[in-house]
Amino acid sequence: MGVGRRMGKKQGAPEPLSAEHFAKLKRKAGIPVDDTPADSPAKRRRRSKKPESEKSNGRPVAQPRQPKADMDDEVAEEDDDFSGLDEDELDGAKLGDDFLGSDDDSVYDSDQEMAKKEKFVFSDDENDSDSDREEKLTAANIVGLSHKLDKQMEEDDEAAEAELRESALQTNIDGDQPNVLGDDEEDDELAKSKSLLAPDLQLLRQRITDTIRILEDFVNLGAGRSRAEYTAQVLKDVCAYYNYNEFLAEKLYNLFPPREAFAFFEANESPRPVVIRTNTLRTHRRDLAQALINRGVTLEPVGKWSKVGLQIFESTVPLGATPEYLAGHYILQAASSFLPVMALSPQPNERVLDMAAAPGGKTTHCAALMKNTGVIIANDPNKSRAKGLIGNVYRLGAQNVIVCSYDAREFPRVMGGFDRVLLDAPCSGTGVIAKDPSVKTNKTEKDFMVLPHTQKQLLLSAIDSVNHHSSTGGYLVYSTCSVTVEENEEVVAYALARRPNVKLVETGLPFGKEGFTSYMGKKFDQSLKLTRRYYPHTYNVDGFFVAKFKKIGPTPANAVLAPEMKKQGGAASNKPVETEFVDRTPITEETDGEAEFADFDENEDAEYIDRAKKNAMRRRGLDPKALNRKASKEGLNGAEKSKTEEAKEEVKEAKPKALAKKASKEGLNVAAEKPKEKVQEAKPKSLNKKASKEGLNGLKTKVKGSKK
Ligand SMILES: C[S@@+](CC[C@H](N)C(=O)[O-])C[C@H]1O[C@@H](n2cnc3c(N)ncnc32)[C@H](O)[C@@H]1O
Repeated sequence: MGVGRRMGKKQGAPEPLSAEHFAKLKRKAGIPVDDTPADSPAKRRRRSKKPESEKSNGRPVAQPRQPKADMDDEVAEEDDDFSGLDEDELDGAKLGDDFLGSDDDSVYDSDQEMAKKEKFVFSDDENDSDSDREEKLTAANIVGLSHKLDKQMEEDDEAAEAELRESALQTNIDGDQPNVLGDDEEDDELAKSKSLLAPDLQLLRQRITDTIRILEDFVNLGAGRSRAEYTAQVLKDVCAYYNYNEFLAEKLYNLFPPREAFAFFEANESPRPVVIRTNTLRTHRRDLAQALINRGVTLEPVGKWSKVGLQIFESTVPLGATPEYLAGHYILQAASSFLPVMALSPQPNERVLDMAAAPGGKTTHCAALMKNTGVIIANDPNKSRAKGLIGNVYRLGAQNVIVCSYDAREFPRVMGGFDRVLLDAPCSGTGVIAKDPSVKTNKTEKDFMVLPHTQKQLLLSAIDSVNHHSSTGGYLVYSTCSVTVEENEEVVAYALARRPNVKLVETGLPFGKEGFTSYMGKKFDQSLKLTRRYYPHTYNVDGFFVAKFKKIGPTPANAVLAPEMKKQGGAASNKPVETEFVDRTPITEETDGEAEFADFDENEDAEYIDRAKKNAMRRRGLDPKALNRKASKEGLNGAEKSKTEEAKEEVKEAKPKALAKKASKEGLNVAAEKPKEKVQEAKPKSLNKKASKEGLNGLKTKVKGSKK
């Protein structure tokens, strides 16, 4: 299987692998090396061009996909984390961990220096002392890598020839005045008949590059035409050449300067590297690498920025069906999916909510970072995707995960008070066009209105689900695999405006471009610079966006609208709006022993229950104080007051049909209406029982970890 051919370029900040690098490896292994300078700038330039053989009539063609079994998970997602986040790995980071030292300045010429380098192989998760094993590992992998180098050189030669052919076709060489808009006097009929002909893609591509050159040096090359004319021309050509609809082509083009936009469109034509995340709940990366190398897989650590990722160059076996895969030692996951979890940095023993979790790449990554302690509520409303989530949770041995299936806009009414919340939001997928080219044609203006609306609602719910009192956390990460501003900066800016009790903080990610603070005349808060953008053409990863928030105070009551109020237009309605702050943080007291869960201390909890009920009333637009007044007028004592409120709640809950109607009008999950504060109030184990009774899928995996 040839997964490797397109995988030469490493992901993230580290430099691409070079032929020089492989030559060093060959020398190290005692394999003869052709002494031709390995990676001259000219060669590198050629390599960046696609070989002619990859094109059909000049149009870029999709590269061979990995086998079906692999794809199931890859579509699945991504997640992983900087092992930098757990303590062991932080230690490891001091050593550097790239297998075979892929950084460009590595020197392999002398044995002495090689010995130094070898020490660092997979040193992140293993003892450094085992250098013999590393030696073997290196030698085994080298065969595959040198094979890859030979192939790459062949491709280079092909590319060089293709480049020569292409340059022979070029007419507008530097210095010439490109004529891309045609003649003013061109006969209308002629223009029409031309437009009916199948486009010559080679010429189309040439015209795109020419137009970009003009736009970059408009003063000198504009030839008296307007910028708008050239922009319209290049967009038309991009649509024809890459097959985008006009709306999306323009939206994506506007994100970048013209030349960078071209690089982005180009990068979307080739798949990103195949990457697997080591499941540290079951194995170590070095052991996994050794096992896969023994099966004929050529691989390398994904980059210094991750301690758990392995980039696959070639494999003779389907990666989605190896014994290691089936035993849950790894998950196929795009490298960019590691980033949100790295930013979230969940800690052992925390309470974490993954709001849109299926198929679980990020959930299981969180579980690994938390070393299977604490609890992760992994939610996804899509039942069939949730099944995939359960499968991955089970396969990877994540034992601290409870799976549930709500529309996440129901949170925190379902459950709140989390130390950390991850919202990996449903999005348009403009960052993963290489994986799903249908995005090019099936996304319309409507999508970019509906999706951001949902994302904004989800983000507010996510914020309200965080416990700002958390002693270890109080963080929320919002991410999408889209690059549009509507789904990213605009959503974040909306949340900052609606929730003054959150602020953006550093993501802690080792690479990524700053988020926009202005775009097409719109200005965003300067703190948006703290968000991070990822593009296929800059880091060879899927397009991604990551924002990290810290919750610094309780959510203002007037910011949380009861469904009734939402329907009536929210704060704009005539209903009185409360101004006091509501601490919606439910009880998060941890208890260690089983017995304590069983002993439910009524008195201790009465106060909290009462508070939760009052908050519930506020969320429904009712004033709990009015009830207090009424109760005291009637001479009721506190306990009776509670009963009064409880009775009212019960009356409400006794109207399932009315509720169901209301919920479906609001697009809510009917089942989600039920548990509400009761689940919120429950302690972890009773919560588990209750949740499963009420339709939550309480999953405690039983597989014993096979960690060595
Ligand atoms: C990008 S995917 C999540 C990938 C996942 N985080 C992972 O790493 O494996 C987005 C998910 O959002 C879910 N989703 C869509 N609408 C939702 C909603 N209203 N509430 C919660 N999740 C939703 C989709 O079913 C989909 O599984």
